[in-house]
Amino acid sequence: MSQQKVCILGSGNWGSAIAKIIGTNAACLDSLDSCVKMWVYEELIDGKKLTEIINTTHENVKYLPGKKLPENVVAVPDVVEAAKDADILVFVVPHQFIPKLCSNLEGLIKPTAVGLSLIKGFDVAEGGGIDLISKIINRKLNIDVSVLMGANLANEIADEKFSETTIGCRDQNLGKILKAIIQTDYFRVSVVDDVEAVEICGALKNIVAVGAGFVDGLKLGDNTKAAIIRIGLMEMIKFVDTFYSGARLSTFFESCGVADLITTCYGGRNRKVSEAYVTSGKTIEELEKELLNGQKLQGPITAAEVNFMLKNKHMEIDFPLFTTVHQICIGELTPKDLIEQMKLNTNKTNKLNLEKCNLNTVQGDGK
Ligand SMILES: NC(=O)C1=CN([C@@H]2O[C@H](COP(=O)(O)OP(=O)(O)OC[C@H]3O[C@@H](n4cnc5c(N)ncnc54)[C@H](O)[C@@H]3O)[C@@H](O)[C@H]2O)C=CC1
Ligand SMILES: O=C(CO)COP(=O)(O)O
Repeated sequence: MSQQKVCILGSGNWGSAIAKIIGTNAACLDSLDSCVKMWVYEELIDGKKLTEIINTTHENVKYLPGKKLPENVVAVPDVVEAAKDADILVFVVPHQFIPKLCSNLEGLIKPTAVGLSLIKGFDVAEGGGIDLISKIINRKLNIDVSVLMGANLANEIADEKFSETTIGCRDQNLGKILKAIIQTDYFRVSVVDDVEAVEICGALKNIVAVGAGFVDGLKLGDNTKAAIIRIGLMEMIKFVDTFYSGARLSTFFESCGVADLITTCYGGRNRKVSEAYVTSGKTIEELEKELLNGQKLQGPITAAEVNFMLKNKHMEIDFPLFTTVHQICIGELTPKDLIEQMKLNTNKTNKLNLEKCNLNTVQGDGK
């Protein structure tokens, strides 16, 4: 059997950390071509092209400084050149860039390729709803798309600290192949077939993390933050139950669910910028530029995308945390209003009765 080629589309903080893992695995696995191409959105660093820096120093000095990438990871500035021969395409760009990326690749990849999306976010859809990123890729490129989401702060994984992740994949054989590409002794993969719920968890937790950051900025303490995390988890479950029937409750207890929610609310960029929003008086856009050095914030845009749908469906009131976070991000409410809104709506959030959810409570086989 010929060796499969993997291409990584994206080279930010997480893109570079996953390139370190995939490159290391590709160098050892007989089933994979050892050369892993990584598409890099080209930019100049001190007058030098980032692709050239990566290919000579084997370090993404801007987005994952201080961590060496394996030498078989090759940075490529042309997206078609990077992707055209690949059998497995790993999508890992900030979610706002996915429509353009897919347009650039339309009709130019192998028809037999499969996708794995690590992207957390949605897009707004015609007709007033939202689109899953995996669905956008699937529609535009006509390939099957699995997802990978989890409690995965990129810097910690690049440091090889023990972490877990969840792959959502409908095909058991493909699930085994994807797991082999991603898993290491310190990065443990669980595969479930509840693909939509895995992806939605990854997107929604970023909204909750913005709320957690506001709580930190207001110095309200750990009990309040735990309350926001709990309410956030309930709204995540309710969202999946309401709009994506057939999902499993057990998925929320995988790494993509409660674990990612916790790590992002304590250690993520969304939390950090939202805390600074409260304490600095600067805008979120200013703080993203000032604090993240080119990395991109996903939470406020995701809150806007979710709000677009909830407003159209006259359901903003049913998701008070998601709605309030969005209203704070766009300046309609202040961070202090977060707690007032939660007090007004505690009945609503307490009313979410898991026994009455349509979610399937049967455990997946979790291979
Ligand atoms: N960083 C992390 O710890 C984790 C991130 N994720 C998710 O992975 C996805 C990618 O995140 P990161 O790799 O961290 O990216 P990042 O937040 O580091 O974003 C910077 C990347 O965006 C690229 N970029 C800038 N402008 C662009 C444009 N116009 N078109 C295309 N690319 C452009 C930059 O070249 C750079 O590669 C996001 O959806 C994020 O939520 C998921 C788990 C962990
Ligand atoms: O998704 C993440 C961790 O799993 C990273 O979250 P942030 O984008 O808030 O840093």
